[in-house]
Amino acid sequence: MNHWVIYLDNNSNKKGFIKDFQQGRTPIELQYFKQKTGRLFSHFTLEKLIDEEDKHDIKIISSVGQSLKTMSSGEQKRALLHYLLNERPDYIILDNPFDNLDISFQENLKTILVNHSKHISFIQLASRKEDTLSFINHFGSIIENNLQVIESPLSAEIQIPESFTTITVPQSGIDFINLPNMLINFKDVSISYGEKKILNSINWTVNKGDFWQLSGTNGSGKSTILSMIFGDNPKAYGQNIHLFGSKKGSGESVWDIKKKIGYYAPSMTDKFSGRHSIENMLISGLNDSVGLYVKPTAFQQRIIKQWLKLLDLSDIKNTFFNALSTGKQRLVMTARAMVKQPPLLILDEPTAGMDDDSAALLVALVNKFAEETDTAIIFVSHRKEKGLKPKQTFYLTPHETGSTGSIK
Ligand SMILES: Nc1ncnc2c1ncn2[C@@H]1O[C@H](COP(=O)(O)OP(=O)(O)OP(=O)(O)O)[C@@H](O)[C@H]1O
Repeated sequence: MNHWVIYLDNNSNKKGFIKDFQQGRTPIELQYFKQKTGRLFSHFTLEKLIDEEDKHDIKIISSVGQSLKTMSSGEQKRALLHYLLNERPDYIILDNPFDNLDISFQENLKTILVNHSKHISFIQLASRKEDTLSFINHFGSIIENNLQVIESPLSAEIQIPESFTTITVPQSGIDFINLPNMLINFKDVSISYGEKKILNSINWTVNKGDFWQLSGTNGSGKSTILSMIFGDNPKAYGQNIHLFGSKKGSGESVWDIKKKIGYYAPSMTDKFSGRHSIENMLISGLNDSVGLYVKPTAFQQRIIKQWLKLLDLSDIKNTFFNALSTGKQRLVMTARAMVKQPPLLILDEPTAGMDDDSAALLVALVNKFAEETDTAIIFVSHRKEKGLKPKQTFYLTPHETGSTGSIK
């Protein structure tokens, strides 16, 4: 069987490659797949299926009768994989298959793929070189729009710009006053969806300046916890949750809470589809706006100038955000969540889908921010992110009676 890994970097036109492939414009090196039936294991396929489930009010791929939309991201991937394997195609394109998966399912997925590699071909699109599947026998990479065949697997070489060591994190000029030391406190928090128990008696405190990694297997409740802090998950009301000194549901507005939090999850990038320059994107982080509605003060402009230097982006500060590579977009969005030095910074799987170099850069930025500021950080990631230096990990372990939390 022919199995390919195709490495992507942040300038690779992945969407174009997939589209061409699906429409029969197969690169010459991959003619083997031309007359064969293929399927795509990707978040694009998931989005389509979620849309169809919604439109027709049916459950297409779930074996447990739960709609795809309400499944956790890992559960969605498992369901999709089983659905596609059952269709018995000649080949499956695996678009960064390990993103969003917990470590035990990553191992599980590797075994499933090895077993099926005897009768199905796989084309693995990989942003992380360490993800290369063991049975791969052909190697390539997409440089912008072109496929290049290479001899053997690539390994990552990472360079962090000098500005990360020479420039300190700029002040924000914003004072968050009257904040207690204890920013977040969950006391005996238990959550269910109908019969399904999600969280069981969670006790967790986040203090000023803490650096937490929030971990746990797929579906263990990480997003549920975040939605009770940052979102307006109605399940949070009636629970013993204190945010920035006030009990959740005691009259504070969602906005009051949100302005004390810098938040970034990759899905947010879609909100910024307009034409905003990098510089304006960063300034908008100081004003909590999507676009730039208020003329920035001279002080704000100075702060952002420093940030641009730190990020090594001064030369391209007027470039439109949506023209940037995925890696640079993520870096800008992460910095945007940091610029006001909020009391709390939440990064929800920020490195999913990034190539090795950009992920290392983002991790270095987060470590630097943790060291030089008083902001408390919650970093959610399935990967043991190389080089990330959280001080503590809050780990969710699932049980029939709901996930319990432990500190590691
Ligand atoms: N509206 C809902 N109805 C039913 N079940 C739900 C709903 N929302 C979430 N769940 C379930 O709650 C559980 C926890 O989901 P959550 O998204 O918090 O997990 P997670 O730890 O973030 O997972 P992942 O790492 O896969 O993203 C999952 O089993 C999910 O299916």
